[in-house]
Amino acid sequence: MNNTILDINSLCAGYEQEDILKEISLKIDEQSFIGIIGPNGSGKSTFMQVIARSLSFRNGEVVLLGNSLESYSFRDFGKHVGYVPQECEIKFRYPVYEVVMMGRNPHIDRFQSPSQEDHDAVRRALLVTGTDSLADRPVTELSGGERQRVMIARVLAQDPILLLLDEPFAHIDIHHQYELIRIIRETSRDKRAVIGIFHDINLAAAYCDQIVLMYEGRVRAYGKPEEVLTTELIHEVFKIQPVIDINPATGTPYMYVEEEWKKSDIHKPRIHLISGGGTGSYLISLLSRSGYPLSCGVLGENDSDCLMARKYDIPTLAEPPFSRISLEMEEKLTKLIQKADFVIVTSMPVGWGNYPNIRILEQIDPKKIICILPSSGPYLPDFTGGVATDTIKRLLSSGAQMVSGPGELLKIIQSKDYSNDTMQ
Ligand SMILES: Nc1ncnc2c1ncn2[C@@H]1O[C@H](COP(=O)(O)OP(=O)(O)OP(=O)(O)O)[C@@H](O)[C@H]1O
Repeated sequence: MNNTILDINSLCAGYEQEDILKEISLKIDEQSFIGIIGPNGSGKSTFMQVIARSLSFRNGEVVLLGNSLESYSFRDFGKHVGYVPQECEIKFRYPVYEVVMMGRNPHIDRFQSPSQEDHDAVRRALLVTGTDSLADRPVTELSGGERQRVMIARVLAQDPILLLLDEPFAHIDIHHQYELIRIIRETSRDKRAVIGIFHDINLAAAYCDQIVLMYEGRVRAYGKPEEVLTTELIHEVFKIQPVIDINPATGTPYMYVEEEWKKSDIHKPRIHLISGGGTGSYLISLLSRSGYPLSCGVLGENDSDCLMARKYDIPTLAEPPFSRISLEMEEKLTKLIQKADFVIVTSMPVGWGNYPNIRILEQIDPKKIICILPSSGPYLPDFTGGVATDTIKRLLSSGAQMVSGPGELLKIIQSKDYSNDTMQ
C-alpha cells in the first residue's frame, strides 16, 4: 500500500481578513502526480504557497509524512519539499551551475563544500532538463523558458519527497514541455509525489494520475482525469461548453471547446443520419462539431454509432439490440426524415429488422438523400435478399447522390449553408 505524503484537513488560508482557501481537505499518497487546475483566482497558487510554507494558514491542519508542517525546521523542510513558484526572479548574475547547486543547500552542512554527491545531483539535473549547455551562463541573461528549465533543474537537484510546481511550463516550448513532464512524472514514482498547477488541462489529463479541480477557493472535484474532466464540471467551473473526447495517443480525456460558429449567424441545414456498426461515428463527430443540427437512427442501443451520438447529445432513435424496428419507431423516423434537409445513409449491414431505415427513404424527395457507400459491388451487405440494395439503386437512379467520403459530403451540405440575413 502506498504511504500518505500529505494529509490536509479543513485548511483555511488567505492574505488579509478574508479566507481565500475554504475548508480544503486532500490526501496525497506517494507515487502520485497530481495536477491542480482551475480558473484564474480560484486559489491554486495560494494553496501551493501554504504547502510550501510561504504563506501561513489560519485553520485546519497540514500533515507532511506524519508530522505537522510547522514541526519541521526549515532545513529539514527543504530536504522534504521542493517548490518552484510561478515567478522566480534571480537578480544576481549567478552562473546557472551555482543556481542549480542552491537546490542542494538543505543537504550541505553549514561551512562545508558541496560533496561529490551534490555535484553529481546537479549535473544530472542539468542534463535531464537540457540546461547543461547553459551551466556557465549568468542566469540573468537567460530567456524566460531557459530560466524556467533552470528552476526545474534546481528543484530536481534538491531531490525532495514532495515537489511543488506552480505553472512549471508557462514559458517552456512544446518540445521541452513533453521532455520535462515525463521526467517530472518519473520523479513522482519513487516514493515521492509531485503537485503541479496547470492551465493546459489536456497536458494534465495525459500525464497526471489525479486532478484537483479548484473553484472559488474550494476543491470542487478530486479524482482520476476521467472522473474530473466531465462536461458538467468543466462547464460549471470554466463557463465554457467543452467537448470531452479521448486522446488517441494516451487514452486519457481530451478536451476542446465547441467552435464559435455555434454563435454565428450561419444557418445550417438539418441532417438525419442512417448508419450503424461504427460506419457513422466519424460523421457524427464531424457534423456535430461543425454545428449541423443532426439526428440519428434507428440504431441498436449498443451500437457504437448510438454511443457516439449520445456522447454528443444528438437526438437518436434506438431499439434494443437485434430487435426489429417497431411501427412506433418507424413513425418517429418518418417525422425526423421529413424535417431533415439531408438524409445521409452510410454503408451498413441491412437485415429485415432494420430494413424500415431504408424503405422509408422511398417516401421523401430523393434529392435529399446522400449515400456514402462503396463505389463498386453491392451497395450494402444486404440480408434482405437484395431488396435493400434494389431500394438504394432505385433512389440513386432517381436523384439521390452518392459520395465517396466525408469531404465530398461536406461540400454538398455546405452549399446549403446560408446566413440568417438571407432567411429574412
Ligand atoms: N498577495 C496577495 N494579496 C492579496 N490577495 C491576493 C494575493 N495573492 C493572490 N490574492 C488573491 O487571492 C485569490 C486567489 O489567487 P491565486 O493566485 O491563488 O489564484 P490562482 O488560482 O493561482 O490564479 P491564476 O490561475 O491566475 O494563477 C485571488 O482573488 C487573488 O486576487
